[in-house]
Amino acid sequence: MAATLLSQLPSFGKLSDMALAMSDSSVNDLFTTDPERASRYILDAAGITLDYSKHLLDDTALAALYTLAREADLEHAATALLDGTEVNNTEARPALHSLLRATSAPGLEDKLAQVQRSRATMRDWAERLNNSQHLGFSGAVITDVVNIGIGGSDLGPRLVTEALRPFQGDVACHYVANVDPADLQNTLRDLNPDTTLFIVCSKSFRTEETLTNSLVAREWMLNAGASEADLAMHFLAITTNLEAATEFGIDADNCLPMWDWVGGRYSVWSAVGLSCAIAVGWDNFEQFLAGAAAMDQHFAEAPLEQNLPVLLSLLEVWYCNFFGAGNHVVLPYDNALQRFPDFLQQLTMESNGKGVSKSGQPVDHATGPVLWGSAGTMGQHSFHQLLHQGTELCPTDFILPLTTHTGMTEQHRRLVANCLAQSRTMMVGRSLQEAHASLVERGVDPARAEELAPHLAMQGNRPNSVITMEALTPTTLGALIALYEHRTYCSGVMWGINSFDQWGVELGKEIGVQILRIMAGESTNAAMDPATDRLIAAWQKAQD
Ligand SMILES: O=P(O)(O)OC[C@H]1O[C@](O)(CO)[C@@H](O)[C@@H]1O
Repeated sequence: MAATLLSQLPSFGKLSDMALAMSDSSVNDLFTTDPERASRYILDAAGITLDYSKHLLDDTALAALYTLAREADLEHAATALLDGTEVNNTEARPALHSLLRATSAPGLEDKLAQVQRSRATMRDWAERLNNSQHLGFSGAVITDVVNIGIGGSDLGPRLVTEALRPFQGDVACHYVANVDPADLQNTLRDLNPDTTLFIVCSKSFRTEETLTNSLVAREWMLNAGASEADLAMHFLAITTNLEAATEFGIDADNCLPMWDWVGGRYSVWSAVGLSCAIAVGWDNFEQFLAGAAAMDQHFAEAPLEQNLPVLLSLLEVWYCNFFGAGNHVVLPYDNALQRFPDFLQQLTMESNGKGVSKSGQPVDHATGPVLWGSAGTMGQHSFHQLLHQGTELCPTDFILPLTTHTGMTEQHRRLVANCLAQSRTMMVGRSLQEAHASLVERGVDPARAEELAPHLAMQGNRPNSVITMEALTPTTLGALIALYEHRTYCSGVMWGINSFDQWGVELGKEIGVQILRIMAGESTNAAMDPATDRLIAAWQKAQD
């Protein structure tokens, strides 16, 4: 049966009218008419605070958005996700990433027991490595770990390792993802085979990039004098596909499990996170899980109007579906979070980049916007020009830990000031009159000031959230990632799509295999399309 599309929900039309009316209003005026707005438009959960006061929203529009959410049955979404309902209908699976950070799970005891066994093995590896108890083939202590994986088998652990560098122990963790040989080569250049351990991280154990890089890593180890038997000391696998991992040559005892009921992009909490658990130590990894579990509890228990992931999702729907915003920008004002936009790109766009509803019907409304961003203040000297004066509406999330681990509080104050300045500037803008007056004040001739003023004027009203936390710690990082996971799922529910499959990535992989066979001279069916054939010929010519 065809599901009801977002655009068919009773409140959709009313919200379209409201958005039209709101787009003529000014957020500045909303603050004037409601002096309490700055303290009322705040929501906290699990150590994360969202200030949504600078959005093009008033109480009436918000109430209508919550009504729309109820019409889309968002109220029951958290329970369905957390209790193991088959929310991933095309693959007939639940999406139980929350179980990976749970301490109890009524009705899911068997799965939780598997998770707990895996956690114990992870802990064992993390502690042995951090206590210098794991030796390589030459008897030297392992000092470096290389995670070979891509997508969800790379982005999460890489983000956590980088974000929690101040918590890092003695073992250095490195990440190789790209099939470009330069990625592996650059990483191995500085490493010693005697002291390096590889984690081959692949849910499917079929991913071209990961298998190709792992084979080269294996050769690197053998060329350094390790025997086939020695490889057991240097290779671990994280996978659902034990058979393929052992066939590849990884000892069955060195394989940690993954499960088909956890999506790759939601898997950092599982053994996929082993590299970051090693990097930051087991206790910190447990804190990371606890932070996410606190967000899960909030998501499950808070009423819709107090629910942080729900609100973030409704803001996304508001701009995407009622203002036509095709972009969403994430600006972490903390260098440690510079990978966060990359991580969120897979989380949100692989989850919600869909054009059909859960029942296979084409949707007649926008789904997931393009997400991008970078760590502040770099973007200010690059793309912020477009955010301030361009023609695209780019709702923005500023993410701001309020303290620094560097000990350099005065310099950090500058970073914070920049973040607050960007957020405020997006909201207030500068009128034509203000632009003119500021030019004249600077000594510009009034007639010339008249000509220049339109170039300096800024509309303002650029919606943005400011998400703060007291400090970026394992706990707050866990909560922050879980917040965006649940936001992504809630938006998927609102759009009536399945956030947990990714069929769109498969065809490109298949065609890649066909082209590789042609390039290797192995295919009898050599023709693609004229443009691709020409490019293959150009590649061939460059090899001669
Ligand atoms: O962990 P695997 O199976 O190697 O997959 C890596 C990534 O590839 C994808 O399947 C997309 O190609 C992602 O969903 C996944 O995170």
